[in-house]
Amino acid sequence: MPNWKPTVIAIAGASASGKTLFAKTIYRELIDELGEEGIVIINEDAYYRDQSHLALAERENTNYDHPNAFEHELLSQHITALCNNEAVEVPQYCYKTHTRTDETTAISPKRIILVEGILLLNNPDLRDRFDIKIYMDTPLDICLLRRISRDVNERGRSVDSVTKQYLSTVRPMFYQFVEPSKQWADLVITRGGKNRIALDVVKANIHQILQKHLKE
Ligand SMILES: Nc1ncnc2c1ncn2[C@@H]1O[C@H](COP(=O)(O)OP(=O)(O)O)[C@@H](O)[C@H]1O
Ligand SMILES: O=c1ccn([C@@H]2O[C@H](COP(=O)(O)O)[C@@H](O)[C@H]2O)c(=O)[nH]1
Repeated sequence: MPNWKPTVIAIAGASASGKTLFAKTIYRELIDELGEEGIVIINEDAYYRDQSHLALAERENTNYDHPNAFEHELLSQHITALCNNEAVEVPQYCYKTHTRTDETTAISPKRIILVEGILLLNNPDLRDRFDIKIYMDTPLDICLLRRISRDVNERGRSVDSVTKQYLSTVRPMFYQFVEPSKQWADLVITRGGKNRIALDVVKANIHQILQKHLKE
């Protein structure tokens, strides 16, 4: 049993606000120092509910921006298990088929666990699992422009389908669930995933935590 407990850092905010970029930049800049055993990213999207029992046309109508679309109980169980030094099997999700694949990703406990996703701070049980809560406060028009380009290039979508989904669910759910969850954040980050000062503040915090592990 290690003498440290993982530190769990949540990175929340609107779709395409820069959560993934922020998490991946921290990971890339720390991985040489911490090693594979030191840091990992978990994506909330991996915990979208399995929809393999539904026809593709039905899956296309799911509201993916409502909390019920996620199996948050499983994400919460997995974080608890990692904090108890147990390995977990994280589901894999496919945005093109809108369901889980048959594969899972094995994750062992790490000193630093970065969790990123739109609705992490909305759920009180999940909130209790996070040591540091971050909210990416990127203007929604910038998020929309980035989402169109990303979804068309990487998630097999058309501009028309992104537009319809944005107006019917993404935007209303943002105002109902995502933006109000900002109140729970310890750090609110403006200007997205490339905000160098914000990246350095979070990295400095991680270094402080690692120093404590060395002393324990
Ligand atoms: N500051 C930025 N400048 C330019 N492009 C960015 C910036 N932040 C994010 N992007 C791009 O916008 C898209 C969405 O960013 P991403 O980090 O995936 O957002 P999220 O994880 O919040 O959905 C990606 O294609 C990413 O490369
Ligand atoms: O099958 C799906 C699952 C999710 N989405 C959209 O993804 C975003 C959340 O992911 P980000 O990486 O934070 O953008 C969410 O807004 C869903 O609308 C989807 O379109 N299809």
